[in-house]
Amino acid sequence: MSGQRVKVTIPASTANLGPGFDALGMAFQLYSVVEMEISERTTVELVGKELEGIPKDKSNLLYQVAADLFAEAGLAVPELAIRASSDAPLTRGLGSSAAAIVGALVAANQLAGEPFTRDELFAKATAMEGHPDNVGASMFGGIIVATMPEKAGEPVPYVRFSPPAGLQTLVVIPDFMLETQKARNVLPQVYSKEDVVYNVGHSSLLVAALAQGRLDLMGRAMSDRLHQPYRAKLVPGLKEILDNATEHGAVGAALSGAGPTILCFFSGAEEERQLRAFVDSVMKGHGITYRVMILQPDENGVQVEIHQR
Ligand SMILES: Nc1ncnc2c1ncn2[C@@H]1O[C@H](COP(=O)(O)OP(=O)(O)O)[C@@H](O)[C@H]1O
Ligand SMILES: N[C@@H](CCOP(=O)(O)O)C(=O)O
Repeated sequence: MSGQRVKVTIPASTANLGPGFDALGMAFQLYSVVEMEISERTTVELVGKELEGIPKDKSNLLYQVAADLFAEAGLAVPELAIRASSDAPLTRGLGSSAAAIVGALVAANQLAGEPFTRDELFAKATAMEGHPDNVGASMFGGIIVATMPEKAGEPVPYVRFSPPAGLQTLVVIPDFMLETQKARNVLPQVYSKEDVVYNVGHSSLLVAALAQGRLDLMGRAMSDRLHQPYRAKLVPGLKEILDNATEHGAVGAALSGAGPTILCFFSGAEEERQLRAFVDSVMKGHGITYRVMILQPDENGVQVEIHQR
């Protein structure tokens, strides 16, 4: 262990991209920051509006994840001074919990003398989050295709590739929170063979279309039967946007993660104008206030700065 202050910058992410439930993720140029150093007593400083209400004691997720890493490395768990901020909103489907887990793991690993590789940290993050999509995107940037390992503790199989050039995302963030767990609880335990086959085909087509820059196929490929139809009742406006976005400038649309944020992929200024007007009419029709961000993909994943004291 060393006298270092570590500053980690983590991209937000979107999971699923429609049919790739728990398997596909993409990182965005929208960041949270975790700073960490070993200290005489544990302090958690949370900066900014997005982190209001998050615990500032040892129950904080960042501290818990960091403490877990030291323990798993066979080291005494130190007291930690932690400072965090986030430009990404929490509990909206932009992977804030995944970003926090990745940030805390990478920072603690650095302070612990790097006992774990990046792939081992990815496996730990996946076990903590329960699915590899958001954590993979936050860790490695770009687009991630990944599955859960067959057995706990095994490496997470994944492929990372760059998003198609010129792909832009209109991100519609409603002014209400939706906990991921709540949005997972509305999903069925069992699916029909037709629905499973439908998603295997669409998810496979989507990955191939993204890898080859075939934006023309995305509207068809992003269709999903495993989670969006069930989550639509929790997200006013989702069904209208998914059904009609491609007629209003989008190349494809999806619920971001577990929601309530909705994504519309597009390219071009006229398409952006059309989409903004369409989304506004849908959301106003449901009486939902929201904000819009235009986000570019992040290609770098988590970034570490080390300051020697
Ligand atoms: N920087 C952070 N520090 C501590 N906890 C965080 C931080 N960021 C996110 N979290 C935790 O993650 C929760 C949100 O996770 P979740 O419901 O999965 O939504 P999402 O990941 O879509 O933002 C927050 O309520 C909070 O408990
Ligand atoms: N695959 C997960 C992704 C959850 O993402 P989040 O950003 O909403 O936490 C799911 O769809 O439940």
